Amino acid sequence: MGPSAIRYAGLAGQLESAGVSPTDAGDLAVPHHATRDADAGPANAKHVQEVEEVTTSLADAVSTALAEETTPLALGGDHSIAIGSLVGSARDADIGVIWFDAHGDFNTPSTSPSGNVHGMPLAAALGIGDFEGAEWANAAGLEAENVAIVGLRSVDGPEAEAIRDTDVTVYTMSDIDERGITDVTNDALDVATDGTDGVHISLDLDWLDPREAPGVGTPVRGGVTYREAHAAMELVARSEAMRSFELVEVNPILDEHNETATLATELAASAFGKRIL
Ligand SMILES: NC(=[NH2+])NCCC[C@H](N)C(=O)O
Ligand SMILES: [Mn+2]
Ligand SMILES: [Mn+2]
Repeated sequence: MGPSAIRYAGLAGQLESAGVSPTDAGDLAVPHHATRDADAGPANAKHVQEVEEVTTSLADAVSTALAEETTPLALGGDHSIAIGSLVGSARDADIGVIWFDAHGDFNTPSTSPSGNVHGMPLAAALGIGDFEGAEWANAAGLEAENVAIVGLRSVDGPEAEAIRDTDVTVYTMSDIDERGITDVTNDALDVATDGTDGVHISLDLDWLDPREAPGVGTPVRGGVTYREAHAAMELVARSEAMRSFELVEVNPILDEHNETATLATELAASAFGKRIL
């Protein structure tokens, strides 16, 4: 329902106001979860076969869009779709990633407290732990040193250890408090563009404070403000380094008057170059 809510909130019009002529490629087929046991497949990774199917079709769609010299914008859905976005974006290029999120999404089935794959996509794409050699999930050539997480404020114990064991750069909410969103985002862009052909921007709406983005499944207090979020997206646009983009975790059932979906459309416009003047 997330993509419907985001379309209904006026994504196409917002992108047009950013000077983009969007083409809606429609929805990918998602296998119905009720047809299989949620626990089927590898231990502690719910619906992982369905995630694998969606990953493969999304990766193909993303790499096709790039081959046609367009910029793919994927709508979730939960953050597990990032595996497909990353695999597709990395297929014919060396990419960097900026992960705007309250969470690290660096769990693996062995460390996850929930079994929810939306808490695992970054580890999956990097081939960490259980995901080592999981070809369907690994983004070819993606290097941890080109990955930056921005806005982290909720991380599980073993997940924190796994992040520390890699060369991923993390900017927590404390870093944003101390240095400001502009500095932090510019540094994250440096990390993600260093030696790469372009950057995948993954925007989890729970990055924002739940007062501004209530329609998410795993809200965490103390997130970025509306203005900080726009400032970061405007810097992304100005860098001209964005290769692919995604909006995830909008859940209209938990939303208030579709405001989180509306916010998602506005932030997309900023990322695609909309300016105030
Ligand atoms: N994309 C997200 N909202 N991820 C939330 C992850 C929450 C928690 N760390 C877990 O692994 O279950
Ligand atoms: Mn996330
Ligand atoms: Mn999150």
